[in-house]
Amino acid sequence: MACNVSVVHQAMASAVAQPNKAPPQLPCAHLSSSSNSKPKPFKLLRSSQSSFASTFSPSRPQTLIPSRSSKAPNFLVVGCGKVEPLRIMISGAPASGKGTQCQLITQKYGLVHVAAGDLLRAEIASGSENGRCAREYMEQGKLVPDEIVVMMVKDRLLQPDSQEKGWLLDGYPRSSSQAIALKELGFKPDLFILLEVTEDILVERVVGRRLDPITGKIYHLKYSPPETQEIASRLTQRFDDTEEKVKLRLHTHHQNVKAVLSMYEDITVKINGSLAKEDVFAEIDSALSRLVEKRKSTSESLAA
Ligand SMILES: Nc1ncnc2c1ncn2[C@@H]1O[C@H](COP(=O)(O)OP(=O)(O)O)[C@@H](O)[C@H]1O
Repeated sequence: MACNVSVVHQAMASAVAQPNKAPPQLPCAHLSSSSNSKPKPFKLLRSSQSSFASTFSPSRPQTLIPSRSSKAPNFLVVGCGKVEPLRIMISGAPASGKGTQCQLITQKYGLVHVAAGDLLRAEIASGSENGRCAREYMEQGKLVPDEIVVMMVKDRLLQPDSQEKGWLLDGYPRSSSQAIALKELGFKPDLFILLEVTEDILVERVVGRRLDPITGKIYHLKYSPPETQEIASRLTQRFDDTEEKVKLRLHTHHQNVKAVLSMYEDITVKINGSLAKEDVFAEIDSALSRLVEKRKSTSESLAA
């Protein structure tokens, strides 16, 4: 049964729907998966463009101050009395360690973690029509159509906490059309982190990955086993964390990553994600510290 198109945000549906390009085997056939279609420029309704544009002004004089809203040392740039926190993107293949690194980054830098996959899983759990559509694509390791994902991410980035503390965007954009959409919405990242891990390691990590639904902690049956039998008995596995499905997800990732990278070349930092998590974080931390320092010296020279 096909999904009801009326549940998809009207602005998005009219902007990007490409019904003829949808893969015929997918039940949500009126929507197009970005992994299967040529990226198209993303058009927005004028009203959302102008209301959003009014909240962002990238070229103001800026001054660096420590954040007061969090204990974390996420230095913020202030211009004309307006606070501008860090905006970071992190990308990598399935199980490249994004989730673990995101926890460490948010702990230290106080950013809001916005994970496209988590937003989609929450939508599925809510039982909505969009969630049902999304699951069909996720089951096949394909990208969920932009009509669903872009608005979801946009809405989360516009929440007051993301605006105030800054954000760490995880798993988005995964195609050039998603990157273009984000740009047209006025979101401009400061840094694009790419975690690189070899394929054999990725598959092993995915197949052994388990989640504790109570604490949210992620375990690996071999490398990071649960501490007690009680925890072990309640661990769950993501429905797309099987060997068969991870190979499909990896294929999708490889198909799209180059196009996305090409849009962020000037702000990309590539990190070897095969290392121990502490070593991976040390590299990310040093890139973030450099960014903070660079902003600091820019603001000092502006103030001088
Ligand atoms: N930006 C996105 N655009 C489209 N689909 C997405 C996006 N992010 C996540 N998904 C869907 O959700 C699935 C799970 O994503 P995620 O939780 O980030 O795990 P992983 O990176 O390990 O695949 C993806 O395989 C894809 O189907």
